[in-house]
Amino acid sequence: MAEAQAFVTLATTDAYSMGCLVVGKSLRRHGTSRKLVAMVSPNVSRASRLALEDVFDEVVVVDVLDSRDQTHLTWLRRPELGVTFTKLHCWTLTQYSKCVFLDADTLVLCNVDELFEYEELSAAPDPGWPDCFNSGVFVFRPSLNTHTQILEHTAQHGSFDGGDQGILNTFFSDWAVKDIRKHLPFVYNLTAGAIYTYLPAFQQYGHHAKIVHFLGGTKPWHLSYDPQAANESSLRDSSKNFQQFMNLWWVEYYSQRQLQFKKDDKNEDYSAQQLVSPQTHQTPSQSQKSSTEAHHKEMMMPSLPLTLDSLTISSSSSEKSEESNILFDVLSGGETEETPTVVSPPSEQESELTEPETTDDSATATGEAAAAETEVDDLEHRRMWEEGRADYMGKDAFNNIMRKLDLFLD
Ligand SMILES: O=c1ccn([C@@H]2O[C@H](COP(=O)(O)OP(=O)(O)O[C@H]3O[C@H](CO)[C@@H](O)[C@H](O)[C@H]3O)[C@@H](O)[C@H]2O)c(=O)[nH]1
Ligand SMILES: [Mn+2]
Repeated sequence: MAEAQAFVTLATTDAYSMGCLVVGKSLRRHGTSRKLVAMVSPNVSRASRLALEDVFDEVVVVDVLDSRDQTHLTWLRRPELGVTFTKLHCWTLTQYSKCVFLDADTLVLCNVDELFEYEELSAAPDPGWPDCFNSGVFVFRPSLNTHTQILEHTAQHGSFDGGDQGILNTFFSDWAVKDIRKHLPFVYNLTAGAIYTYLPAFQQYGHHAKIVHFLGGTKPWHLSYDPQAANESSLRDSSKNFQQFMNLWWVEYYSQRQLQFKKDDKNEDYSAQQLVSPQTHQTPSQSQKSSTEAHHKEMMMPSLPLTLDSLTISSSSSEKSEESNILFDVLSGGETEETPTVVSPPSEQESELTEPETTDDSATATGEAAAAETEVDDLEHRRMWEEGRADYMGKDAFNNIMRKLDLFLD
C-alpha cells in the first residue's frame, strides 16, 4: 500500500496555473515535508507546465470533466465552475495514501502538514452555508473505488450547485453531524468573504489564519499588486485586510527562492534547506536561470508596478524587529539577479511580461549591505518564519509590511 502523502491542486487554464504556482511556492516556503502534485488539463500551456514543474514534484495531466449543468451554475452565477468536476480526479492519485486538496486560489501562510492527521473527508465549513463544507481545502484518501462511486453518484444525482462542492457535500452527506473531528478549523480555509461578513471575528482570530482562500469570481491574478490600496483611508477595514492578503499573494507569486530549493535539492528536506542563508546558497545554474526566465517571459502576467528585488529592507539596528526581518525574507525572495525588476504594464495586444528594466545600482548596493549586516538575525527569524511562528498576519506585522512598501515606493 502507498505510504506517501501529498498536497494536490488543480488548474485547467493558464490563469489558474498562476494560482497553483502560488499554492506550491507557499507550501515550500513553509517547509512542507509532503509531496506536491499539480493536476492540469491538456490545454494548459507548455510554459505553465514547465513553471509548475519547477515547484511541484508531479504535474499530472487529467481530462477535463465538465458538468454542463447550466441551470445550477446560473443560480450560482458562475458559469465557469462546471469544470471543477475535474477536481474529482484527485481520487485517482493512488500512489499516495492520503492527500490534502487545495484550490488553486488558496495561499498557505504557515506549515500546515498537521492536516495529514485528519481523516477523509475532513474540510472546513462553507461560510455561506456552514452545514456544507467548502471544497477548497479537504483531506482525502485516493481510491479508484471511491472515485468510481463519486462519479456514479454524480451521474445519478448531479450537483446542487453545479460544481464539485455540491457533489462532494451530497456524497459525504453526513459531514455536518457525524464526526466533529472531520471539521477543519476555519483558519485552514479562511475565505475572504468572512472578513466582510464578520469583521470582529476576523480581528479576534484572523492572526491565526493558516490558509487564505480567494473564493468567488475575483481572483488575485485578476487584480494587480497595489500597496497603496491597503492603506487607503477611505477603505473599510475589511477591504484593507482583503487587499493585504491579495498583496501577499503577489509577493509569493514573484518570490524566487523556492524554485532554487526545488531544483537543487529535489526530494530533500526543504525545511532544513531553508535555514541556509541567502549568501551561502549555490548560485543557480545557467539552465535553471534560463528556465525561470523563460517562465517569466512566457507566463501571462498582469502588471506589477513594483520592483520586488529592490525591496531589500534596509534595517537600521533601531528598526530591527521580527517583522522587518520576515519582510526581508518575503520580499527579497532569493537571488536578486534572477527576479524581474521593473515590470511595466502590458500593452493591450501584449499580455506577456515586458523585459525587466535595469535595476538602480545604488539602491541595490545599499540593500545588499543591509542584508549582509542582518544575516545572523535573518537566519533566526527565517527559522521562525519557516516554522510558521512568524505571526505576520498580526496587525503590526502587516502594518509594518505596508509601511515598508510605502517607504520604498515613495
Ligand atoms: O476554470 C477553472 C475553474 C476552476 N478550476 C479549479 O477548480 C477550483 C475551484 O474553482 P474556484 O474558482 O476556486 O471556485 P471558488 O470560487 O472557490 O468556489 C466554490 O465553488 C466551487 C465549485 O463547487 C468549488 O470548487 C470551490 O472549492 C468553492 O470554494 C480552482 O481553485 C481551480 O483549482 C480550474 O482549474 N479552472
Ligand atoms: Mn476556490
